[in-house]
Amino acid sequence: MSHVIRFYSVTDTCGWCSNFAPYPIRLNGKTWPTSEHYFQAQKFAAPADQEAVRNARTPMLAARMGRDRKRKLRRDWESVKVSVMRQAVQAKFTQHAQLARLLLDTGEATLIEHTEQDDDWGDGGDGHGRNMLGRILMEVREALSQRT
Ligand SMILES: Nc1nc(O)c(N)c(N[C@@H]2O[C@H](COP(=O)(O)O)[C@@H](O)[C@H]2O)n1
Repeated sequence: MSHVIRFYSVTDTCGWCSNFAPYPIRLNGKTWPTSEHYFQAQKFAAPADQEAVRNARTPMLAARMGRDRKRKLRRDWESVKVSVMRQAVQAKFTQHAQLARLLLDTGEATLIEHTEQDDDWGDGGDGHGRNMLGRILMEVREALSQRT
């Protein structure tokens, strides 16, 4: 049976799986300090709102800004959010060769974002969550393994 890797904080083992890990990505003609900055900024249609999130000092601040409903959430967010996350995670692992290697080195392990804080991207703490970030990471790993 393959093993399970649980990640959450950037300082944990496999913290590089987190979108908060400090690996800039280039997407839509711009550089985003982390995949979290990119993901959170895409919640907004207004270029000024996107830019404000891109310029956030930390990924946690970017997440707070993305979750703050004082800014207007784009109408189609629920239907596009998984593909936005896929785009961000793909960019992170194709633009950083060392991360691609680390991800491939996880082999067949099941990757799980383990947190009570999130039952959509994470496992909800007790496994009831959808673990969408873990699933996307495994999809990206599979795609990378086909290329090598
Ligand atoms: N560090 C951290 N803190 C939280 O409270 C979280 N929910 C997560 N999970 C990550 O948050 C991003 C999704 O945010 P939204 O809830 O959709 O705004 C995504 O990167 C999850 O992996 N991480």
